Amino acid sequence: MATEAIVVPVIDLANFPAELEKLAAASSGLGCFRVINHGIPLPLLAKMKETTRSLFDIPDDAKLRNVTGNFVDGGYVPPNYVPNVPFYESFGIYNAASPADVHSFCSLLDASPLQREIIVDYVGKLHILTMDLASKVAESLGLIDKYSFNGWSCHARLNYYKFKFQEDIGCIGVPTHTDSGFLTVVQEDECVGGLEIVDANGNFISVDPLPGTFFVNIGDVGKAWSNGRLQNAKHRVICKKAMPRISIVLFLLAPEDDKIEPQAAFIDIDHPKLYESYIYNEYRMQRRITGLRAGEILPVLTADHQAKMP
Ligand SMILES: O=C(O)CCC(=O)C(=O)O
Ligand SMILES: [Fe+2]
Repeated sequence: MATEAIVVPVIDLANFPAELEKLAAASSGLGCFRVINHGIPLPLLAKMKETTRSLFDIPDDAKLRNVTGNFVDGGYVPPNYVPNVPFYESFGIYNAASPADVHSFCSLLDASPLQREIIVDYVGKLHILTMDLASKVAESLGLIDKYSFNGWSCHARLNYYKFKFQEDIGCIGVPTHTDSGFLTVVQEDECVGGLEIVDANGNFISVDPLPGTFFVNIGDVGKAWSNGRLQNAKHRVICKKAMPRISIVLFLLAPEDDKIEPQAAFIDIDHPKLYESYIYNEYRMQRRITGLRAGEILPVLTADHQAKMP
């Protein structure tokens, strides 16, 4: 299927508060943007990519040691975990906000001292960046008091797409989905594109990588928390080149108590409450059980229910 390419809005993190309006437009429109001047040293991005690549060289039984937390998908995802998707393989760091968890990930995979240093440094810096991006998104929507994302859970994924042959081109790497959390920060493969987002007309648009930047997209929690102001971007990955693709992803998920509810600041007479409160982990389970992973089962309130709201 032919897809058009799009230039994703670029947000300059060195130019705040001037960029707030542009950030609001991107997060509420397409539901995604890129960041430049993010402060993460470029050599660290390259080292983390190389480290990720080398982690996938360990034997398959060693990969299975990456099981963390009580979350079913907190750890290693083998090829074909998603039926008919043989290319995607992924490591997970269950609690990327916790240096102890990041260290335990490294220990379980027998990471070398250098690999450990790179992973700990990268995840720590990305976590700070992710929290800052979430605050800026909240601020861009006009929250007068700075909303605090302290204590929100954060999950990291190191993804490897084993694209190899000419016939792989056009095949699905990750099927169409939304991310279930608040927002997602992606270091894309700077050499191999393949990320596609769905626009307002339902068309897939390809996102070309821009080296040295991070791609950010809003997830389902962002949509519900903002009472529909933020747009959860549907996306997928397809094979564009007959060579492996690596991406490194940080997901900011949910508050400490796991309870998601539209913020009072976004509810008024012109903007009735659209979503019921829900428990993130339960929602996540429902996505898995039903296979509906593109925001279809966000607990939308009926018009009748809304009419009864204060
Ligand atoms: O690999 C990518 O660029 C995106 C992966 C993705 O969509 C995800 O892990 O949720
Ligand atoms: Fe995703």
